[in-house]
Amino acid sequence: MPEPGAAPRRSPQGVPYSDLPHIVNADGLHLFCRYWEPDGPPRALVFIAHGAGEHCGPYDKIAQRLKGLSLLVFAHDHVGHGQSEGDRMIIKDFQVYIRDSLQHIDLMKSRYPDLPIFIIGHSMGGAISILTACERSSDFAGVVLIAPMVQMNPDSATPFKVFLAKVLNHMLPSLTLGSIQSKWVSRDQTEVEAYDADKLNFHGGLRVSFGIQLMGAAARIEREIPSISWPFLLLHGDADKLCDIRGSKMMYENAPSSDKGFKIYEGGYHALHNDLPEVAESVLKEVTTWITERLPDTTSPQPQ
Ligand SMILES: O=C(c1ccc2nc(C3CCCCC3)oc2c1)N1CC(N2CCN(c3ncccn3)CC2)C1
Repeated sequence: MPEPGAAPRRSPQGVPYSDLPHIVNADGLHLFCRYWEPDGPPRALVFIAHGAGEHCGPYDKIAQRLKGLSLLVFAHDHVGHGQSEGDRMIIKDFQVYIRDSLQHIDLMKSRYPDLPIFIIGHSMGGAISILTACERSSDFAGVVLIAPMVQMNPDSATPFKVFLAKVLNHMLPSLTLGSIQSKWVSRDQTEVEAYDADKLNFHGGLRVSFGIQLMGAAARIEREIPSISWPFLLLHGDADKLCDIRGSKMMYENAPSSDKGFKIYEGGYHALHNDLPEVAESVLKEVTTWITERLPDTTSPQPQ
């Protein structure tokens, strides 16, 4: 409880957290949460992990579709993102994202102990999803990965650039690398303009220290892949310029899971779920079908 008379903690946008759905993480930071709760009893829990520089709001379309199938969807803005506390796009250790995700997942599992739980992750959120599932390898009924960051793009993260980034991280950790060119992330101009106009997104450059954390996460994932046994579905565009599809191919070929799927979208850009309408709709259908096929009871509503 806050000290008597203390000023209320407010979101970066100035809204008191007492007025917002939130959790408080292990470092005492308030994380803004979203929940999409079905009218009737939920059939499963679905946690959505968003990517770097964005927030969980743009996953409303996916969440609404899943809610319509009686699934309870939940998400939060990661530390330093959106309406959560924390310096923008700065993380002391990538493990904080995984720890906070497990905290939120455990909270929801305590409320719905008998429901299966799925994770959906995009880009860096895909890396968070993979490492979260690896920490609880028997807890998840399935993991859906939309253009996950499995490997840093070998063209942008050459050995020399990785070495340079590590040197710079000691000398100038706040130095910013390039920023994300949203026009290369989606072919849908409406989505690009919405992303660029969304003040909850971080539009600054990506710090060297953050890039080092991303590289560290990618290295952890590469070590974990040979022991991945949980069910997963990979969706990746072969024109993705941010997270190379070769990472997804490597995961699909090397993970020993007996239940794994991989759909390649020819010409697809990075944010497949917000790419051209026909691609976004296909992603919605693939995700909802894959999850409902893995629910214990198939007599309830099926995706259209
Ligand atoms: O999580 C990421 C992400 C992952 C890996 C990255 N590597 C870099 C580079 C950047 C240059 C220096 C070296 C590292 O940036 C990354 C971002 N995300 C989530 C993705 N965003 C992109 C923008 N989005 C968007 N854009 C247009 C239309 C709709 N959404 C939302 C998703 C990117």
